[in-house]
Amino acid sequence: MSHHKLEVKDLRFSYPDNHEAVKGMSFCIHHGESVGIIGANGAGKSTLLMLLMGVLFPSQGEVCVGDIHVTKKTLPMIRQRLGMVFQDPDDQLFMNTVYDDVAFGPRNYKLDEKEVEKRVLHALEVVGIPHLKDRAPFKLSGGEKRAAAIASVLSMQPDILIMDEPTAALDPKSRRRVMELLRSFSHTKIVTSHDLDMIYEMCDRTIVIKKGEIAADGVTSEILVNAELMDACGLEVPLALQNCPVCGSKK
Ligand SMILES: Nc1ncnc2c1ncn2[C@@H]1O[C@H](COP(=O)(O)OP(=O)(O)OP(=O)(O)O)[C@@H](O)[C@H]1O
Repeated sequence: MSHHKLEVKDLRFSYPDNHEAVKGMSFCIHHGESVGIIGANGAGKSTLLMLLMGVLFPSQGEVCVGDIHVTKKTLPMIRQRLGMVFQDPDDQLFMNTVYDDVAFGPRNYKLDEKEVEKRVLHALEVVGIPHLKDRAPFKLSGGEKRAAAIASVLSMQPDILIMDEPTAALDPKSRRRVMELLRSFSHTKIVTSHDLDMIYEMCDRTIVIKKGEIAADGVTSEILVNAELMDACGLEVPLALQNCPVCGSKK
């Protein structure tokens, strides 16, 4: 399904103060892949996600979703294919009820109200919060807010789901729930996180970023146990994989 492919070619981006946060990244993500993007603080992960989503535009290079080049003009089309769950659910939820938040995207695309209702109820069911549909989003717990934010993206039925730190600030039970939920999404997933145990469980492929460049791109289980690589990129082999009798990692 080449129209679901996400391709990044020699991507570069500098902030207005001339700080170059992305320095020539290239990769291609195919339909159905689940890809983790990891790196130390300030490595350039959030900047990369904003370039993928067309929140920022590159100084050089390009992002293509299928055959469509991400530009200001193609953004409405791109936003129908790419859904992003922001790090802070409060950036995503702004209506008076959970229902209206989840309905916001489909209504924005002028779908008829019957279709909107169908999508909203389905998305709420998938994330396990149909009982919260009439509640005010700002009164929900952190885990409930995250579920509502994910539902607000799922109701757009994106081909590619992009998530910035989806498990940040969640208690173990909510974290587990969010992970199960994301695992059930069978389309392409791109996740940035410092939660490397989650990356290990959820992502088959991992791209490591170091100071705006790709330091490694490969099979997650091989990348995360590479103590030398992880150390050079300001990261650590996840505890669960240290001294692993199977892979032999010795950190
Ligand atoms: N608005 C901005 N203006 C100038 N520099 C910025 C701006 N936003 C981010 N940067 C810089 O760009 C680099 C990449 O930042 P980015 O937020 O993409 O990193 P990150 O990998 O997401 O970090 P973290 O894990 O801490 O969220 C950093 O050096 C950061 O200081």
